[in-house]
Amino acid sequence: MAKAISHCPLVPTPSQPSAWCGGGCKGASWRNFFGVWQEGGAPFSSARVPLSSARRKGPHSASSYHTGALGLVLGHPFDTVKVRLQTQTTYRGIIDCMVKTYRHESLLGFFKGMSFPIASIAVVNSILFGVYSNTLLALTATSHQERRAQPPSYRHVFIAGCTGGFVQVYCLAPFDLIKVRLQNQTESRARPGSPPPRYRGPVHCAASICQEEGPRGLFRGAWALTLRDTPTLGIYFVTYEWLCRQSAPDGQNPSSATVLVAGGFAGITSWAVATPLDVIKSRMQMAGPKHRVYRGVLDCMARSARQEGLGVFFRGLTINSARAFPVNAVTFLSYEHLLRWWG
Ligand SMILES: CN(C)C(=N)NCCC[C@H](N)C(=O)O
Repeated sequence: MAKAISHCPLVPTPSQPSAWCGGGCKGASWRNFFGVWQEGGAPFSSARVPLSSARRKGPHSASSYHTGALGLVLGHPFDTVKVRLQTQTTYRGIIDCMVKTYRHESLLGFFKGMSFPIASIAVVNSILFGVYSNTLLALTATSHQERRAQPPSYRHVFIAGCTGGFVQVYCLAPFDLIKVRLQNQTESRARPGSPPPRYRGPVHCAASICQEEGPRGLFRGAWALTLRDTPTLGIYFVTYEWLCRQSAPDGQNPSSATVLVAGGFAGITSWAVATPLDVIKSRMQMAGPKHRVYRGVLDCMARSARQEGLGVFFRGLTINSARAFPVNAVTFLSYEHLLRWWG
């Protein structure tokens, strides 16, 4: 059941025992990582993510993670085409890339590098949404449950989104790097006699990078990723909040249809702004000791623009927008449902 909330995330008050009390505080109140007060049971039994106010309980939880993962699976072929367009110069456009990938690598080619994003999505999104929610809580002193009745300012939503974006980068960076390296392997596994790919899978990829470049190699491109995600996740949450408030201005919970549309457009808007740095991030991730190396983000930008024109910064924009709508619609719907079930 929802309760009044203290200002400081995860800090106990005299009447509200510590969230860190493990299974020993059965029957007591505690607040989960996302700032929702709970009564009884063991805290932190699993990660839950709130976004907007939630009071109803529902049977949605079982499928929430699966729908998020399903969105990722459906969006992955688009992501592979985007990454290839951004980092390789052999394709004339989306269709050309799709046709060549299909002819050479079959349908499986579109799903390369998918396992680590699937394995990590719950953790990465939990950090993102959890830090967002707790930052908002610290800034506004309004609990998640009260947020529809007393909506936070867009400035606070933006700051909280930027903070979430900044923090999640350090979990996302290695998984994203491995994904990009595997997506760029164009060798066909199905064809006998074709050369073996450099990396045999995600674990081999991680091990090879550590061996060849040291553990820091796993964070190649992390600075570009930070510059990409910090402001754009602020934009992501502001767009979502703004669209929800347009359709439910009187402090009510948004309907599922609203959440889907607002989440989808939040994805498109944030990715449209993120695309230039997404191109630079992907190129820097591909640059290893054996490939051309950039001296930094600015060097990568300057060299890419000089060699390929300013259009390079918008590579993958169309396909990424097509992908962003369903993936983020499902992401927000999953988390709203998860929260309502928990709240
Ligand atoms: C513009 N950016 C970086 C974002 N909006 N990021 C958050 C959404 C991430 C989601 N899993 C996706 O892949 O679209």
